[in-house]
Amino acid sequence: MPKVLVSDKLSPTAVQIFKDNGVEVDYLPDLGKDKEKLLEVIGQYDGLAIRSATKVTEKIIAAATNLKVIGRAGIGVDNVDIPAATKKGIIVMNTPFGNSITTAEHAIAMMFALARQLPEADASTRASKWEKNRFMGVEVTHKTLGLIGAGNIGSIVADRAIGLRMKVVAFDPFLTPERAQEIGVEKVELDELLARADFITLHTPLIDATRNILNAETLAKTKKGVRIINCARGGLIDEAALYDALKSGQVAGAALDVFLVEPAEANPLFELPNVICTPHLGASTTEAQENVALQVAEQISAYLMTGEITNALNFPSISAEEAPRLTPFIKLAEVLGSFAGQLTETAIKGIKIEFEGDVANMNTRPMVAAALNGVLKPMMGEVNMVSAPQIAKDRGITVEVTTREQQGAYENYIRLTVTTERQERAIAGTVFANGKPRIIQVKGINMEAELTSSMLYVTNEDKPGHIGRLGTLLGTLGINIANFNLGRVEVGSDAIALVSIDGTLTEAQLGEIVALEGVKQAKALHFD
Ligand SMILES: NC(=O)c1ccc[n+]([C@@H]2O[C@H](COP(=O)([O-])OP(=O)(O)OC[C@H]3O[C@@H](n4cnc5c(N)ncnc54)[C@H](O)[C@@H]3O)[C@@H](O)[C@H]2O)c1
Ligand SMILES: O=C(O)[C@H](O)COP(=O)(O)O
Repeated sequence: MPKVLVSDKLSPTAVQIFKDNGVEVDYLPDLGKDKEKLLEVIGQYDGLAIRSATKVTEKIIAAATNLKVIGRAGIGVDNVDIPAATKKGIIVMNTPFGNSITTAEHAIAMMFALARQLPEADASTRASKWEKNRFMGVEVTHKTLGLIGAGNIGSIVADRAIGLRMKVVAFDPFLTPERAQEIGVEKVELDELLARADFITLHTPLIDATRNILNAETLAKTKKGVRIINCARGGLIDEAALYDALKSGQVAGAALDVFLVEPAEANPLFELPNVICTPHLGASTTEAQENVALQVAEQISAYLMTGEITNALNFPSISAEEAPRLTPFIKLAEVLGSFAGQLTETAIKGIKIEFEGDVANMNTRPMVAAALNGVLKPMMGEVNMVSAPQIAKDRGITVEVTTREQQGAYENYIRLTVTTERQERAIAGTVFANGKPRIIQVKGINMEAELTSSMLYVTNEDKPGHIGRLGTLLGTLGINIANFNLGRVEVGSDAIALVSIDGTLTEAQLGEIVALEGVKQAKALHFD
């Protein structure tokens, strides 16, 4: 039974779902904050469910010897070292929509709190000061809201702000004009947003391009008296520059749910009266926490129990419906890759994968990942479907994928070509109705070979007597032939034999085969 650790506070729904799905679960909501303890226990688990408190560092991943999946009950995954997880073949998934409405609502609440200085007015009233003249606010109606990031949350914020009769301008390099129109915002460049916005709200991930997107230089370009809301990530604003801008009045107020260092316990911004703070509460509503807990537990369970992949950030999704249909083709792609990988002895420059017929209309990305895994595994060992595409990229291997309609006799056809410095080797296959992969072409030579776990691949000159000599030698070596497949392009050209054998060949036995008259190459192949 797979075992999952929940190391941050999650709704009890998650624990129940794991149990209902046949997954053993340890719910230790404070463990994520204790790095040493996490390091000690992580090796026991197949799955890890987290929020933002658990930091899944490279060190934790290195210690996670059994870990297959990390599920983030929420959106931001900047607390997970995804490249390290990918290299280790660990799927990282999140729940991209479960808390979007809640977070957008928090941003709107923060905007109103800023516009009317609600926290300060509340504190003053409780202190019996009744400072009616001190708290002069501003209306939001007809004001301009600048959205930095118009994805899931940004577009909900836009919708609510439009409902409040605000004008919304958005800076988001990936926002298409059609989508901007659909969500009712005006797409602008950052400088224009800075110059026009009365309120600015941030809704981007924390990545290199967005780190400190509001800094001394950009803050100086804002309207004097702008109000800033950040319910995304702390690192998006240079906090020292914001402090100065709040002091000088360039920025009239800032409402911050997120901070560079969290938990934020001693931040200089806390001294300023025109700053409103909440402790990373953006996603904290009953509804959002139910949503994300339920989703993450279902997603992790599905992956561990059936291989279904949803909302993975480092692997293409495979739905429950397509999983059974894709599985034999994923297997075929891996086998073709493995075949080519086992025959390849020099550095690979490129891998081409062609999909033809019905298979071309399926979700080809997992098949590509499987093919790359197949090619790379014989050379590297420590590789899997998740890490293979990244490893290929890191090694400068070009990957070309093409799809086309059926052209030959086979309804489904995948051809994989590996180009090395010395040669190009293509292997093609299909899946028959029984779901079993078949090799149908090797180096342009047609055949129809069923794959077995142990095979002998021989290239030879097409001359009489070869089959007899090979059969006799295998018999002498005590190697039983289960299946013998032959092919050649034309009379007298090179021929190949793909022989299924019982047991495995030793190096010495292989040497005797290579030494046979007419043999050009002989290789023992193994398939899982
Ligand atoms: N405070 C909280 O509790 C809380 C809750 C949920 C999400 N979040 C954070 O909110 C952020 C947004 O979440 P989302 O679900 O809307 O994500 P999303 O992926 O749907 O949207 C992000 C948007 O940012 C845009 N973007 C990327 N690079 C950009 C750049 N350089 N400049 C401007 N825009 C850029 C993307 O095109 C995308 O449209 C994430 O950082 C997430 O972690 C915080
Ligand atoms: O990215 C998110 O989903 C939010 O930052 C929520 O974080 P939390 O789950 O720690 O509240």
